[in-house]
Amino acid sequence: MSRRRAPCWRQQAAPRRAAPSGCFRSWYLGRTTRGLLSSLHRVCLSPVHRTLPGVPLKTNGLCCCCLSVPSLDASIARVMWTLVGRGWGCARTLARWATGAALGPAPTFGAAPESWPTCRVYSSAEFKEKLDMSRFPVENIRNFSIVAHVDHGKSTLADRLLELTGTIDKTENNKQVLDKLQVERERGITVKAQTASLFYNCEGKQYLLNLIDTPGIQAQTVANFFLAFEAQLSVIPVINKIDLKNADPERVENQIEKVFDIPSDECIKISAKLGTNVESVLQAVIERIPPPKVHRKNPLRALVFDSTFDQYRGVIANVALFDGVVSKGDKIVSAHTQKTYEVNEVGVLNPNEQPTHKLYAGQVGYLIAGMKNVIEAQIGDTLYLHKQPVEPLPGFKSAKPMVFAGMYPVDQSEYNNLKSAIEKLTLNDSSVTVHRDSSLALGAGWRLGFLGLLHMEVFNQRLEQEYNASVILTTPTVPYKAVLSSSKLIKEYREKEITIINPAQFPDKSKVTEYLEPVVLGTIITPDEYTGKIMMLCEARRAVQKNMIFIDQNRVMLKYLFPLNEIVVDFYDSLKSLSSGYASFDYEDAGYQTAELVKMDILLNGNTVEELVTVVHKDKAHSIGKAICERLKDSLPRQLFEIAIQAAIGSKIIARETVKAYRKNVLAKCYGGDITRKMKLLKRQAEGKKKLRKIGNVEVPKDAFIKVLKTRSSK
Ligand SMILES: Nc1nc2c(ncn2[C@@H]2O[C@H](COP(=O)(O)OP(=O)(O)OP(=O)(O)O)[C@@H](O)[C@H]2O)c(=O)[nH]1
Repeated sequence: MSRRRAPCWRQQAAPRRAAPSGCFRSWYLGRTTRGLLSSLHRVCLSPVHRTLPGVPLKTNGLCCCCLSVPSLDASIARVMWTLVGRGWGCARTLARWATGAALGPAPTFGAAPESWPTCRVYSSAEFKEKLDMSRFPVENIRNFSIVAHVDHGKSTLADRLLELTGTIDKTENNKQVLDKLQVERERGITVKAQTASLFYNCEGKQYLLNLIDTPGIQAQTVANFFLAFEAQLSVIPVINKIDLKNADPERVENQIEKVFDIPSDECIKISAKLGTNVESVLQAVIERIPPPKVHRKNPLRALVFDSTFDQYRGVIANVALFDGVVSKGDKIVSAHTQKTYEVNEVGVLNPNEQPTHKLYAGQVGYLIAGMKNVIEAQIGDTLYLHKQPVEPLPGFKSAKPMVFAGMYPVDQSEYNNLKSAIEKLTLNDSSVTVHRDSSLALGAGWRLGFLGLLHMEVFNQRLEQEYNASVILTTPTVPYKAVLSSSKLIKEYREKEITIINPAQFPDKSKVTEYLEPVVLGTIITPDEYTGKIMMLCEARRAVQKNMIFIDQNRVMLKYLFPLNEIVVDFYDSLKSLSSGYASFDYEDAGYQTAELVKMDILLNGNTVEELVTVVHKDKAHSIGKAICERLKDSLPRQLFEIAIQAAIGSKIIARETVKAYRKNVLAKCYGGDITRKMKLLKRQAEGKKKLRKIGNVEVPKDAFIKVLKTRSSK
């Protein structure tokens, strides 16, 4: 029988000592390194630690643990951070104890303990009290979400709310605490909605406030307002950034009254950055939002509204309880798969995972139940107790993808790895749709649907950063439709009207009665001095004006019907630069309209570039084709032979550029006879080639396609 190796941190830990007064329990140290590492996975952005929800990171992306305790043994630091991450003690005490235990009684800390992380210290009594969620009756629970356009300060407001409720300590380091993904921190945008349970004392009552910080990557705030209005949800208008020099909150109040019909005295004016008046937001949440309508005595009904995958603990499902109670050890069933699981852990996100004894109806938290496969935790699924079946909750209306792109592994041997990475990431981001696809040139892959181009870029970046996957992405396209005339095709597709999400499958004009393109109703609010320029921009994008009203003395609201294809790539950027950043843009789905569409191929020395096959409006084919050829010419390195870049519709060439022949002789640099240097240069050149894709005999750098994409809609 093989002997199991003791976990590495145990080998290094000194003989057990009594833990210092009640900050944590020593049985936790009996867990395996694997378990510890799994929690640690979320500790910080250093290559070792990655990110820990809620722990403020220093500017270079390292957590305070890595910065402040350089001399601390890595495995002990792991133990310490697991405990801290779970709210089991304060970093300072734990480190002192852990270091004392492992390295002797006189630890050498790298920085003053005062600069250590902002975790709260819980006494045993406090800790026990925290675990008991029964102290929050339904009438003391409020569920709310922050919805606003990109960069309006949602995450900053969430930081202040976390501070005000004592969820995190107040420090200058608290910047977008709920944005935990690397891509979110790098780009400064929220990509994934995050939940946090806040405990708030008000007039002698203790409230549980469940906050969801939402992404602003979709320009649909106005549409979301009307959805909330129709669903009769309470809306609290908050005007942020009142500290800015040119802020004019009174004018914004009047606009809100005019556009949304909300009385101006209901608006709360705050500065999330400085914390001004933020407490009023909490007050309003308690006063204006009703408690959830739930029943604790009924059998359990829990809605899975989000889930993440942890390599070691399996699926962590975020749940909202509509009925009943759930606790560790319960047997639960998934209404979607009918599989039964035993609950291993329940807890709340505060904002880190914090285990609790139970979760009660009206509460929002997480649940780990041994789900090993990402497919098992469907967002929108209902969980109920074994032998107590319930009517499943209606779940969610799935998000409607606006753009589609093909995704293929750079090397087909990577197919399975990429498949698993996409599955895990889509579990985490259910707004991405996935269909299997294949292409002659690119092999087996998928066609993915995204909410917009930024969403697509972020998904791609997450694949690279979180799963080390390198992919080929094809030109994004919107979902066009075609009404078929050919009875053969109708038989093949089993319907007359088909949706085309892959330009390679665009049916020929001879087989089609008409093509249709998706359209959206766009709302632009702008200072009136930019109106003329904006109207010209809209017309250049084939938009049709529907309405124009003055919402105050110098602000105009324009409504246009846009072909979706014309706004997905860079419309927002153009609008912002035209209006010096003052115009806002928002859109909602408006169905389909007929359009004269053609399929355009891009050829390199006569070979079609699969990534760049695209569907364009007939009137724009020439200008787009020309722009792509020009941009491709700028992005292609010269090669040993001449390269003809052509845009073609069917067999007709509509644009052409030529890249002249050239040889990059890397060895010419080695005028000396040093063979090792020559070998090094050749090796570097070979590595560079891995980033190239071969089309016929032409080598194309992967980033050339990205550069080309950006020209599409601007023409
Ligand atoms: N002056 C000022 N700046 C603010 C205020 N609130 C937020 N900001 C700044 O606005 C920028 C965007 O803030 P975020 O909190 O990331 O905005 P967001 O709405 O969460 O952005 P997305 O997640 O990308 O949708 C940051 O640079 C903040 O520092 C405020 O009250 N005053």
